[in-house]
Amino acid sequence: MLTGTDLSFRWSRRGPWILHEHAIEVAPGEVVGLRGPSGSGKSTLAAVLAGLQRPASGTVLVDDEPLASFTGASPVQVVLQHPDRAMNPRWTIREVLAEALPLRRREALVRVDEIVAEDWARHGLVNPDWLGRHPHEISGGELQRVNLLRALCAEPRYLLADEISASLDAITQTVLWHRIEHEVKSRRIGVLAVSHDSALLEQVADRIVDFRTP
Ligand SMILES: Nc1ncnc2c1ncn2[C@@H]1O[C@H](COP(=O)(O)OP(=O)(O)OP(=O)(O)O)[C@@H](O)[C@H]1O
Repeated sequence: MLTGTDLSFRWSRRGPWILHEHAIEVAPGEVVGLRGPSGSGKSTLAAVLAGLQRPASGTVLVDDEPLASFTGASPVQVVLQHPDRAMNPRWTIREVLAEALPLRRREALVRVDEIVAEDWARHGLVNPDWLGRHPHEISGGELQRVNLLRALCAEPRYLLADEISASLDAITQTVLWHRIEHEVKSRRIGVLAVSHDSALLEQVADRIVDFRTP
């Protein structure tokens, strides 16, 4: 179980509290929808749960262990709304993906092509032609899918998907969520799907939590 308890957070010492004693749980093999208005603090909660931001108080446990106690790739991977901010602009897409795999660099570079060819290209989610390009040489929606693949390459126990399909057309959105559902069923990863799109969350989530503003 991914468990956030009594989480309080503000971006600056005098700023407003974005999280105040917030709690959230995501079980393995479960998709939880996190819904709330724009600017309410959903992405902030995801960033705290992923360990990207430290809460002023509260704890994040991953299967009963403190998140901070994990070494190597984090068991909680987050796919951000603005994927361009999360990638080294000098790396090719192949290098970005290879870096996430728990393999040596040379093997990882080969494995990336296999994963894309065997699976992601077949579903039309990632095109092998993108692998030699840099992040700014593919579209925002394409980058979003690359970023999802990168997060899954790290073999997370929990995936925090922050508005990951907002920039995609309806068909690609459906294919992408089928892909996530496959990961949930086959690897029992737990997913927190963050969105203000209630209709989408009702389709993809097992249960929906409304973000509570402090
Ligand atoms: N890096 C930052 N520094 C200061 N304030 C921030 C930062 N990031 C977000 N905020 C503020 O924190 C609040 C919550 O933002 P957050 O991005 O968590 O909302 P959200 O619910 O995810 O919104 P959206 O649905 O529009 O993405 C907002 O008022 C936002 O302006």
